[in-house]
Amino acid sequence: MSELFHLLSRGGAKFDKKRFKNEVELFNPKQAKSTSDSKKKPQKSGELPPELDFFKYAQGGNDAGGKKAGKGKGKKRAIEEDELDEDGEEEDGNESQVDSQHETGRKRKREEEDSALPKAIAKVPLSHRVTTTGSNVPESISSFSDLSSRYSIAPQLLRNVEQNGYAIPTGIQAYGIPTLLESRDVTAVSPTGTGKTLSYLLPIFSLLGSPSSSRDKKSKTASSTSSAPSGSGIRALILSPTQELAAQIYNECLKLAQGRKWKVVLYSKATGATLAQKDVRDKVDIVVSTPLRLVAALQEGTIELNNVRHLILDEADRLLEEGFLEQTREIVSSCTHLDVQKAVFSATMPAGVEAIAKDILSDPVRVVVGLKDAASVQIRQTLTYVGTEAGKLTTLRQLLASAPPLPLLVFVQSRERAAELHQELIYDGISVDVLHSDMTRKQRDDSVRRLRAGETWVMVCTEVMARGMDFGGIRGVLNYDFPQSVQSYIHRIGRTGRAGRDGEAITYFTDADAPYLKSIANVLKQSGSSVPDWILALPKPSKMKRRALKKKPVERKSVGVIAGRGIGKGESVKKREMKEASKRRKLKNDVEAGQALSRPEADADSDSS
Ligand SMILES: Nc1ncnc2c1ncn2[C@@H]1O[C@H](COP(=O)(O)OP(=O)(O)OP(=O)(O)O)[C@@H](O)[C@H]1O
Repeated sequence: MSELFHLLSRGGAKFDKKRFKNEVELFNPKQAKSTSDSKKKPQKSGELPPELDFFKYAQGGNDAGGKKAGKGKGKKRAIEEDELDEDGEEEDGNESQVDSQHETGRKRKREEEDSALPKAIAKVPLSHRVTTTGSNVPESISSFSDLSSRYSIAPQLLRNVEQNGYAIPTGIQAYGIPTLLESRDVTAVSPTGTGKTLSYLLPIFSLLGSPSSSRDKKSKTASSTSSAPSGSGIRALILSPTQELAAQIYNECLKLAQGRKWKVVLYSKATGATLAQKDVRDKVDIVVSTPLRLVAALQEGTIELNNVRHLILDEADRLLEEGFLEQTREIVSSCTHLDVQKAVFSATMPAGVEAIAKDILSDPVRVVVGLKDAASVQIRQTLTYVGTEAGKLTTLRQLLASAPPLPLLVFVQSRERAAELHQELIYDGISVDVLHSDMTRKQRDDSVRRLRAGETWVMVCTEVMARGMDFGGIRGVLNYDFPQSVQSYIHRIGRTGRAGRDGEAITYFTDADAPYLKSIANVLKQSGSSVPDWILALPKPSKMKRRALKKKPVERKSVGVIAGRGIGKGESVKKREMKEASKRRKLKNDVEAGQALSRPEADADSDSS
């Protein structure tokens, strides 16, 4: 085992902070730097990393260009809709079509489109372009200070933005902030880690004007002339699919709330009980919540949303998907104020879900950064064939023993598998953490806290961690279990490569995953990562098959052999592992020869772990 493996081991030496200086620095945003940054121009603290500077790219280096891009009123480049179907996939219409032909056609189409664009914009990489659609799209901003001249934004709010180290708005911020400030409904799609949270929080704080607690009774009853709406009760609501993400958004709110007595509440069992008192909830400015708890409170009559003026659905495509849709609808229909502004934000927005969102929104402006449903270009993505279930564990052990991108998030498809893999790695002596929804709230919060503090180097987790979570320092994501949809893949790997930093994403696949491989391979190809030709030549899974996978994931055998091996690694286990390794080598050879994947499910039983 390598030295690094020992460093990862509980019983091993303490972390050599000098040696892992770069990794340690990643947890300190002020000093953070990309791994491949060493040769780049040094970046001033708080400066927008060049990779995030979509706005500058969109301007082609000058304001006029930016305005052209921003003022494309009602203009719509068809590329992203035409190329991606509902599941975020390239739509080729003819499943038997040879992919290279399709690619040539697509390339030609892009070239034609590029030649029709203004010169400055034509140079902008697709991944960095901002496309706006809708009537009277507000002009974009090029700096946060534009906001004070144009929208008389409170100086304290801008100071808070600055103090958070945000110097230049990202693409989604440049277009999203003015649009929301002009009280428009918005559909915003921007890659993972590009600052969508600030895009909606800043306008909310500005439009709310002043905290409820600082307004006297008179102004509550009289019709206010300021931009701050009057009335009593919660004035802004942010919905998120997980408690972890809600807590993170709440913390971002607190950063912007500094210096004033804003009342922001993270809705939970405890705060819900306090808010059951009307005089308390009447003083609340902003609530951040998951849908389930809020719906329960609505049904119990312990909360009302009739004074909500700003409603944000973060990770909107998840909130408008089966499982959440009914609850989200109930919440949306409880926000009965005539002037309620609504906005949906996500890194992915399949067409079907966007249609649902459109029904909720009124005359929305649509802002898309890069290509819709694409992975962040900051992430180096690879696909690794591991043959069988047992092959995954061996490959992971090899990875941990060589040069893993640390800290590493390891995604599995179920709570049981998360617990199993966690145990396997503990058994191996790895210092590893875990997070899944079977854990208590305290256990989950502790896991998140340890990861944020840089105490965790490997974390096994489920989909709970896939969306929105921002841990600045995550260098790698491993899809130990193949994701169930393109959206899941994009969000999972988006936990790395954030705010302009580089990241690495590795995805294991077995024969059982082969039918779905092509969908994910397309995402890799689209964002510039290389994919072996034989994968690109695979047939595309039918829509029916993809939907079935979303509902019911590939069945997998248990993660490891701990249950059968007791404390020590017995001879029988060693023999079995050797047999499995030899089987895997044979399968790998078959795959390379293009054989095994033509009979994808035939070997499902060979997972003998
Ligand atoms: N203007 C800016 N300049 C520099 N960093 C920024 C800026 N805006 C946001 N960030 C940082 O970028 C990181 C990602 O932001 P955020 O979590 O809002 O991304 P996101 O687009 O919502 O991602 P996801 O799709 O995963 O939810 C955060 O650490 C945030 O502090």
